[in-house]
Amino acid sequence: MSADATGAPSTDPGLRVADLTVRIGDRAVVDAAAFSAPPGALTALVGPNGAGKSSLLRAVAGADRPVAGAVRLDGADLGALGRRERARRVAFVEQDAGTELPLSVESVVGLGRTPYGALLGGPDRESADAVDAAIASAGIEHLRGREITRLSGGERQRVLLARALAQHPRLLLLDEPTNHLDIAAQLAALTLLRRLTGDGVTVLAALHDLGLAAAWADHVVVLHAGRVVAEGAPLATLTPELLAEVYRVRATWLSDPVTGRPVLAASPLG
Ligand SMILES: Nc1ncnc2c1ncn2[C@@H]1O[C@H](COP(=O)(O)OP(=O)(O)OP(=O)(O)O)[C@@H](O)[C@H]1O
Repeated sequence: MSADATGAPSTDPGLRVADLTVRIGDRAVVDAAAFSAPPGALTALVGPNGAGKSSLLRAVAGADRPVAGAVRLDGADLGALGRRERARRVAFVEQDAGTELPLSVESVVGLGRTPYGALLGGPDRESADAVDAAIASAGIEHLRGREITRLSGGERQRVLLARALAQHPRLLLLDEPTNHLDIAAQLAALTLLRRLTGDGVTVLAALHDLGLAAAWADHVVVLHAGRVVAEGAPLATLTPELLAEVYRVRATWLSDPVTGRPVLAASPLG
């Protein structure tokens, strides 16, 4: 549990992760990670393949149990909450999360209402509205009646995002949300995430594309070999020196001539 100088529990808003350690076998794949994701902001979690991003997200989501550390959301210790209470606050869209069940898209999105008891008493008006709104936000009305197992990777990704939206989380965790998406769908997904942050949702997304991270995120956290090595404003954090050290690339930030957003040019180092 994090505490202030007086020893009182922290009530800081947003996500606060302290000394989080995840072990697989005898290896710490996440090693005493400490960082924050500001409230109502988009935080990009970046780092090379195998850095531990998925492992860290799974631990924050409560899908895996860390061996040490604390995860607080808006001052509440997520580890101390029951499953349902946690699921009302935190939604997680895993990378390539498949489903073997031949459910309709609408039913899959409806699963996002499970923490509100929607399955027990049948769908109530509020849940039905939440499902409709999530389907509209994710732009998947045309898929509504389709079976999830028969969708393409990108279509499925958008359905799983809609399921998370239907959950009405305060914290949205996403593992590579732009994976499988074409360029227009990537931009639509990022625009949607920005809209959610505007509504006060705290978003933490693992992203491989550093250009997208710099252009769209408010905050970045850099993970390298299980350790958080930097965090802060994107361009101030993702410096050419840091990218050389972490990714072994020679990197230069350019400016998009149309949007003014940062664009990364990179080549192998040495
Ligand atoms: N089930 C597992 N058994 C053994 N090792 C694992 C397992 N899952 C992950 N690892 C190891 O843990 C480390 C971190 O993996 P993780 O998937 O968290 O990294 P990542 O940063 O998300 O990688 P990527 O960018 O490639 O998706 C890697 O070295 C990986 O090989």
